[in-house]
Amino acid sequence: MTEAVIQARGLVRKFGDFTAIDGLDLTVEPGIIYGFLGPNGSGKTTAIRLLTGLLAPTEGEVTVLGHRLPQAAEALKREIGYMTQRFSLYGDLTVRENLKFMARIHGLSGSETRRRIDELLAVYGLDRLTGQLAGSMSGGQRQRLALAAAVLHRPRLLFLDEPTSAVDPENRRDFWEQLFDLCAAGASILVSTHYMDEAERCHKLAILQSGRKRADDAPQALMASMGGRVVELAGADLRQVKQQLISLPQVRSAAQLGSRLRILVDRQQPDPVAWLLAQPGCEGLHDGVEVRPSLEDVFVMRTAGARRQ
Ligand SMILES: Nc1ncnc2c1ncn2[C@@H]1O[C@H](COP(=O)(O)OP(=O)(O)OP(=O)(O)O)[C@@H](O)[C@H]1O
Repeated sequence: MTEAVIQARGLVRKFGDFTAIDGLDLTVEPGIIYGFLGPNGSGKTTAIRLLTGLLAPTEGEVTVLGHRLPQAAEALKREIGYMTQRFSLYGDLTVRENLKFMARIHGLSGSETRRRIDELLAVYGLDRLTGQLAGSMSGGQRQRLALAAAVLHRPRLLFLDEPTSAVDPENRRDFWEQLFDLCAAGASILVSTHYMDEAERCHKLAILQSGRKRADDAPQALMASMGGRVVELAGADLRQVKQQLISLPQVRSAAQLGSRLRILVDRQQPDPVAWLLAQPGCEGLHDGVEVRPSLEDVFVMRTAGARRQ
């Protein structure tokens, strides 16, 4: 088997009495986009900081690109790219100056710097903005500049912490195309997100909640093995019906979508539509169909129904 680019066992990180990462095991194979999917505060940033060697674990073992952390953190830094959650470039430097600065940090020669920067400006659509101050760019432009800076030294492994939180859907789509280009060129990528549609694009992902990994697999496999069934029904008084349904132990969640209710039921129900229609208060429901689970349904199931919306 090809050697994993990230291997973590029993990773724990405490801040005082608070456990931000609680026994994380992780294996990321090379050449894939691996996602961390989790709500605010679930530990995505802390996990990334542990895996980049910026933070030492309280317990556990981590090896990234063959480097044992935290001992070999300095050597690892040269081989990875890291795009932090907040824009971390200089707002009062121009696009080109920011990239030159990064090139100097990575020790590129003068001619290499010029060649690489011109290449990146073209790839990331920044060639008309070279003289613009980074602080005056739009969210999408900043994000492209941050990605260009993160890949300037051609890292084998790229960490991206919620990279698309400040960009519109079109820019997000383009950004993901760029990630797949990087992946096709041989890079491995770990990306954190709280967007379900983004998580679904990953080759593999881990669902994080309260510092714990609740599941990890390919999105399709997670959906196929979800352990629940999803039903949509139409009807009147949906707010009231929903309240009744979520009080049933067999119902994991119910959420309204326009004039329909989407209900997540335990897998044990052989005919979930008939079962739902037989529940008190549900007589007026109609047009019930069982539908394909989404990643959001998987998320609700795996996080122990903690979010009964
Ligand atoms: N330096 C720190 N000191 C104390 N607590 C911290 C520290 N860093 C993180 N935490 C706590 O650890 C938990 C996980 O935070 P983290 O930033 O890793 O979550 P996240 O999933 O990245 O959230 P978000 O999506 O909001 O960025 C939070 O409760 C946070 O308050």
